[in-house]
Amino acid sequence: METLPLNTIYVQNLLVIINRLHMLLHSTALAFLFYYRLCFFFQPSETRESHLLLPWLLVFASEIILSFIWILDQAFRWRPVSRSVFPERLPEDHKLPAIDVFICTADATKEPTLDVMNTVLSAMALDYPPQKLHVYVSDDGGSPLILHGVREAWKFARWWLPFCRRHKIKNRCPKAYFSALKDNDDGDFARSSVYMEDKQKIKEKYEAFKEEIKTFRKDRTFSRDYPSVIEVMQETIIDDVDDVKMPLLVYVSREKKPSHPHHFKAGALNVLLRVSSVMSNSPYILVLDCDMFCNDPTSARYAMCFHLDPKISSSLAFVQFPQKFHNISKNDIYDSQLRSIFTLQWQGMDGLMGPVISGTGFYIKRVSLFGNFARKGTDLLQLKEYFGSSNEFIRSLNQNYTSDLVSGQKYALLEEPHFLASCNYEIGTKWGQEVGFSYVSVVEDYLTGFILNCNGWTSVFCEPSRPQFLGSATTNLNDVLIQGTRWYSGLFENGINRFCPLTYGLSKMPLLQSLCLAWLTYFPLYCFPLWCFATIPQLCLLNGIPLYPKLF
Ligand SMILES: O=c1ccn([C@@H]2O[C@H](COP(=O)(O)OP(=O)(O)O[C@H]3O[C@H](CO)[C@@H](O)[C@H](O)[C@H]3O)[C@@H](O)[C@H]2O)c(=O)[nH]1
Ligand SMILES: [Mn+2]
Repeated sequence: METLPLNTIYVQNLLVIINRLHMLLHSTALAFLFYYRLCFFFQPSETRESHLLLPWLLVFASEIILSFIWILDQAFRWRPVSRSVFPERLPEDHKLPAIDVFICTADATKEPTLDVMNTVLSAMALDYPPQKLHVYVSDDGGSPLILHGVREAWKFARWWLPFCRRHKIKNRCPKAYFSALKDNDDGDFARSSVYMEDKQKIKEKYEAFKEEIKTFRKDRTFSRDYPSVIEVMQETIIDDVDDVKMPLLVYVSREKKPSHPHHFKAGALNVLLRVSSVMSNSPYILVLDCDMFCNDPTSARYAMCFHLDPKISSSLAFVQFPQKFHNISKNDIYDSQLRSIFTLQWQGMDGLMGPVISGTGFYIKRVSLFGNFARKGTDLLQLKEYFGSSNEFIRSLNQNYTSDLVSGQKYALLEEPHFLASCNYEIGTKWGQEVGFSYVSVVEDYLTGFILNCNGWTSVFCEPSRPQFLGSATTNLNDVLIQGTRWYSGLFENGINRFCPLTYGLSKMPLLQSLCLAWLTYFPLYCFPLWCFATIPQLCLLNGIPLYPKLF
């Protein structure tokens, strides 16, 4: 008997028809416009009015750029799909694969410790067997505040996790749970006095936890020179709570030296990738920014509905959830929600090879990040050239590997993880190029996704009605400009370097997928037509210069 599918995919047929008809109409109109322009440029120079030349050239260049971007954009509209999942059909808990969660934080002054800890707690409270969940916090600022926060979060989690499990709380980020205006998360338990009592008790614990974080002051001057610090939160801290099954929680602050490039978030993720390999080595990894908490505990099971689907799993690299935000203003004048990306475009790519990595909220298969190592054979020297000199790490590439760091009691030493988190480890290896998250671009998420596509990996976009992750968007002009400059310059750079989707990409993946990727890299070119159309037609109108054919 055939087992029931874990997920289904629907092509949005009505949209497909409308989109394709629109493509036909729009491209016909473009063809006429181009014909009109070319007739002007190819007419004999004596009949052409010379004062028209400059404005016509500028407008024509703008039209060419806009049409180019428009053509690329059509790839997103070619085959939009949507998906549904059936987590109730997943195998029993003991058969589920393990998951590592990576949470990155970088700057304790800009990213409040309490908020980061809320993200950590929400991830620890995911609805997944706790012994199969391992949470790693990467602190790129090496801040004692964060380390202290993680220790306190661990203690609080021993109350918080059982509370969430007992009452089936949906919103497992404590800050969001306690600040919800209505008690709409109380569900069926709302009227039960046991629940209300429990809630009151846990609220007091949370207040104490908050206070503990707020009052901790360890003044330290900002430094870029410190050794790695790795600490595994231990089981033995509290004895007044019953035996609670807890996920593993590890604090990692990699070594930093001014003489060594640290490669920002990609560098931090690669350190976590190595450190976790010799500790829990889970086959799947959830990556979270510290400003994006789990708003619903079911995402891990949803993601497994794809990763465990035998029809797609062999080539599936990651399951991407949309980025949704909790701090969007009423008018959202900068479109901080990134609406077109997370509705239209990722659905469109999902019908092709799948969306690109969006930085946070994705469950990725660990081996997909190891490049083509399988093809390199099992020659130890070659593997070391590729992955660096840690024997333990190379052993972890074998999927049956289990580390005695987790099963045994070797937490205190952690020699190998420290070695893997050192500045020198990556020198002379392929980390950041062919292995792990890419260092080539400041938008490491885009490029890593692109390279996965080039290696034949696909992805899936999963958008349940309740947002699985909620983050803080940039809402003021200054932040929007800083973020925008980083994103768009980073993306554009990938359109003109050796990873150009229209040359390198086209040789390695289907046309439509590379057009989508090309759109992402080239749409910053919009600025040129934007400036031209904001000035030239108006000036031409005032000076009586015709730009378009007369209709009447
Ligand atoms: O040296 C660094 C710099 C940043 N981060 C972390 O990376 C995450 C994202 O950084 P942020 O400054 O918040 O950038 P955003 O522009 O908000 O992030 C978006 O854009 C990035 C690519 O530019 C992606 O990596 C992110 O996932 C995506 O949310 C945060 O958790 C940071 O703590 C580090 O760990 N180390
Ligand atoms: Mn952010």
